[in-house]
Amino acid sequence: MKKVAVYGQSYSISAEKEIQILLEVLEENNIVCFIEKKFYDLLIEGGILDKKYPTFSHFSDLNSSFETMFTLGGDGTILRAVTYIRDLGIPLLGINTGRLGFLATINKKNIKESVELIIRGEYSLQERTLLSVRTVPKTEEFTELNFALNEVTIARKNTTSMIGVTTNLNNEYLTNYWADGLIIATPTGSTGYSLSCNGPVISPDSKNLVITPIAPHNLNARPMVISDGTSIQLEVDSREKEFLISLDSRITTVPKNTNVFIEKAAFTIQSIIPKNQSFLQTLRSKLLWGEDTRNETNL
Ligand SMILES: NC(=O)c1ccc[n+]([C@@H]2O[C@H](COP(=O)([O-])OP(=O)(O)OC[C@H]3O[C@@H](n4cnc5c(N)ncnc54)[C@H](O)[C@@H]3O)[C@@H](O)[C@H]2O)c1
Ligand SMILES: Nc1ncnc2c1ncn2[C@@H]1O[C@H](COP(=O)(O)OP(=O)(O)OP(=O)(O)O)[C@@H](O)[C@H]1O
Repeated sequence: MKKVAVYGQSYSISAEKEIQILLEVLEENNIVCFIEKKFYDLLIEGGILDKKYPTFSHFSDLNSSFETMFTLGGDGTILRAVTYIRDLGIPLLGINTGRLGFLATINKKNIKESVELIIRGEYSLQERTLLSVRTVPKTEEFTELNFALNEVTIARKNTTSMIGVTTNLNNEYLTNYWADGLIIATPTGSTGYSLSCNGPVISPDSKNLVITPIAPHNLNARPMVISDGTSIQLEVDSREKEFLISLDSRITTVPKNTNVFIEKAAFTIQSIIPKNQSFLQTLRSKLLWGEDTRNETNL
C-alpha cells in the first residue's frame, strides 16, 4: 500500500487521539496520506498535525491510484465520503469515532492493529450497490450528486397531511402509498431508516432493493423486497406545493409535480471488511440481533 486518502467531517475535532494514531501508523508504513482539505484545515487550526500533508477537495482530485480511503467519524461520515469516491473504486474503511458506527466498523480502540491488518492485505471487499435518481423536471442538486448508498427517501414537507406516492415498477402500476413518505433502500440502507420503518434486513450481497413506506395509514402496505434491476417511478400527490427528497444525508425540496425515477447506480462502492469482522457480527454487536438471555453469550 503506497497512497491513501483520509476524510473526516469538519464540524469539530471529536477524535484527536485517533487521528494521530492513524497518521502515525500510515507514516510508519511509509504510506503517503492525502487529507480532505476542510478536515486538514481544522486539524492544522487545532494544532493536531506536526507536519504538512497533501490535500484533496473534490472527487476530481482523486483517482484509482489511491488504494484506500480511511474515514474518521460515524456512519454519516461514510455516507459523505462516498461523494468523493463515486465510481473511482477506491475501497472505503471507516474508523468509528461516532455514535453507532454500523458502517464505520473499525473500533477506535484498536486502530493500529486494524490498519496494520489492512496494510498486510488481511481483508475482503464487500461490493455495495448504490441508487441513482433522476427527476422530471430536473433538480439542480441532483446534477452531480444523484446517487445514494443507503436510500432515497420521499417525504412530506410543511404539512401534517399524508402524501400519496404513486409507485410504478418497470412502468407497471404497483400502488399509491398514503403515508408520511416512502423509502427506497439498498441492502446497505436496509439497516438504516428503512429498518426503523419496519423494513427487513437485507444482506449486503443480495441483489435486491426494498420499498418501505413511512407510517402508512393502512394495514396492508408492507415493505416490499424487489430485484435491484427494477426501475422505479414515483409521483407525489400532496396538499402542499412541495415535498422532500433525500439521498442519504443530503435533502432537497422539489415542486410537487416532480416525477422521480430511481434505479441501481452504474457503479458500486467497495467497503473493506477486515478478516476478523463480518456483516453478521456487526448485526449482532451493533443492532443486538438475536440478543436474548436464552441465547448462549457466544456473540
Ligand atoms: N428514524 C431513523 O432511523 C432515521 C431517520 C433518518 C435517517 N436515518 C438514517 O440516517 C442516515 C444518515 O446518517 P447520518 O449519520 O447522517 O444521520 P444520523 O446521525 O441521524 O444517523 C442516523 C442513525 O442511523 C445510523 N445509520 C446510518 N446509516 C446506517 C446503515 N446503513 N445501517 C445501520 N445504521 C445506519 C447512524 O449510525 C445513526 O445512528 C440516513 O441515510 C438514514 O438511513 C435514520
Ligand atoms: N450536523 C452536525 N453538527 C455538529 N457536529 C456534527 C454534525 N454531524 C456530525 N457531527 C460530528 O461529527 C461526528 C461524526 O458524525 P457522523 O454523522 O459521521 O456520526 P454519528 O452520527 O456521530 O454516528 P453514527 O452516524 O455512526 O450514529 C459526530 O459524532 C459529531 O461529533
